[in-house]
Amino acid sequence: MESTFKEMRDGESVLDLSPKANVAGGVEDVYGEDRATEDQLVTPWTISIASGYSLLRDPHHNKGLAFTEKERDAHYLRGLLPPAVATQELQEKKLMESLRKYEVPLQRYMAMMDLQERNERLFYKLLVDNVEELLPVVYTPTVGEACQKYGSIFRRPQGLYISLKEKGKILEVLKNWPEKSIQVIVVTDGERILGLGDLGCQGMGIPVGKLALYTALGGLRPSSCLPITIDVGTNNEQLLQNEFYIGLRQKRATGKEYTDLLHEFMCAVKQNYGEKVLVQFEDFANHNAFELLAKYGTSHLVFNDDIQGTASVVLSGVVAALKLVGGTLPEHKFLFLGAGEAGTGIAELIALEISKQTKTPVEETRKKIWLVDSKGLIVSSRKESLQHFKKPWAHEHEPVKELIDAVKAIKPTVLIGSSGVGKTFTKEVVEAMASINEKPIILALSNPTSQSECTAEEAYKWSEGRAIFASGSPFDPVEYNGKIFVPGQANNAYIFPGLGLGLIISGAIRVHDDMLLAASEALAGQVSQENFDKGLIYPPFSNIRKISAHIAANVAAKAYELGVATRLPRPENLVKHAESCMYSPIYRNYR
Ligand SMILES: O=C([O-])CC(=O)C(=O)O
Ligand SMILES: [Mg+2]
Repeated sequence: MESTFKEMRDGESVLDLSPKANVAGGVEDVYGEDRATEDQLVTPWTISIASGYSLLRDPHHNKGLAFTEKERDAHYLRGLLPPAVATQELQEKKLMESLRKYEVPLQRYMAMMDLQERNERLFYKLLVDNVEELLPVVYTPTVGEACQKYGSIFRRPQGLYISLKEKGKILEVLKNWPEKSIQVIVVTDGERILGLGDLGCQGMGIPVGKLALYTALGGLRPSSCLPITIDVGTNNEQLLQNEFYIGLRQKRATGKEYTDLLHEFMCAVKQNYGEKVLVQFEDFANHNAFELLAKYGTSHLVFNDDIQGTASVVLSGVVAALKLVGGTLPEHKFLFLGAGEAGTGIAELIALEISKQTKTPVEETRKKIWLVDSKGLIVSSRKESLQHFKKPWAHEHEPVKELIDAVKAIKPTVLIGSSGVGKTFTKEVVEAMASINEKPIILALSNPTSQSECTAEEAYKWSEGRAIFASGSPFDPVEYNGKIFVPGQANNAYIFPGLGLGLIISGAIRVHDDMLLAASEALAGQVSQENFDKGLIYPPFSNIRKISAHIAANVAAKAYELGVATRLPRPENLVKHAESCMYSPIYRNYR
């Protein structure tokens, strides 16, 4: 299995399955094409699929009314379907029409999850073709509400649950998962779901949603993606009291009990899937997120989306914004509200980029960047009492308590909200930014929409239409003074699918900061003049597969340059190569 390219392409190219493989009753391996072993790659016709009733209930192969007359004959489907034969396009049209009839976003989410469970290719076809419309349904912001209500809407498990009960048996648990050739794991412990706090085991919606995007936006095969929730309990009293809660009913395990379980998990992952499986940490609380990344960053292929993915997407937006605002990155001054994973992650990547541009040590370039946390501006007199990840940002300054006073004192050109607390960019704060800057860059990153630091409308109105605004959760275009303003979405969804694809196609064994810079650069390079003309600092999500291919190519190129790529030889044209590796959700024909 020396080449993912081969694995993925052959996986995709097993379009026709041999007649002898069609076993009535479907007792044989129905997932063969995605589990392709070296043997199967040479002789793909040995793969079998389910048939008849089982085939209709197998989401990986079911096509519903799109089964042709010939397929209905060959696969024992006669009578199990009504007479009409539909195309995938017609099915898509019907589903989009019915989805649009739901007025409640959560109903749309549930309809999409049902589709994923019923007909996987149709689910991804819908998502790929209608990405701008459906991203807010299967992902932020609706996924946040889904996690809050996960116990009540729970129908079928969609990933692996590893709780304290599985301690000592995690390797066995991994082996229970039906798919064997896993390339990406997104794992959460549910302690900080978006800006919604501790949702315990119900955080599962996040890995499921992120991995749906890995496939739809980044082209990874669905069968190579594994969502995992680690359940060590929850400190959310409401959930503990809720009769429908699906997780362990206990307070969070901490200390050695926690680190031992995570260590067992990380070792089991490597043992079961090898060193090239990508583990994306998602929505862990600050104290664990930094530690896990530091601990496993040198032994595993790991990446923290909230620290690193968010950093990469925000750096890209800021670099793109310079075209609208003027000046170079080192000439700008940054103020953050929020000094957790996202805030310090972004700050560090910006400092690193400035350091590279100016050939100045990062210790110096950090001084252009100021952070405010719940206690006020982070300054040197607070250093002793600060958590370690905040210490590099404790610069010389007198104490300042309120954000508005920090804005007035620091006079930033860029204001970034990453605290998870909504409505903190008040009228006063935005007005202060607008009085200091001709075109203030204002990024309200906290998710979901309820936690956004301000709305797009507020940012444009309070800055008299001068703000360059983007937010973590999507906002509709805003009309102000007869002009239409289109806000961008500064969400790590732009980065992680392409970054993951780049790591996989190069066979990278480590994630390096330079890859985040490479991803960021690729994304900024995809913003067109037409986008800039609308005030956008991100390209539209409708082009996301092309964007992901460019990100993947830049990341893979960096992996080869750094000597951490194991898939040799390096393909000549990495963009084309990335595109050719992408999963297509178009139905396959069954012989
Ligand atoms: O999921 C999102 O939309 C972005 C993200 O990682 C977070 O807010 O934690
Ligand atoms: Mg996250």
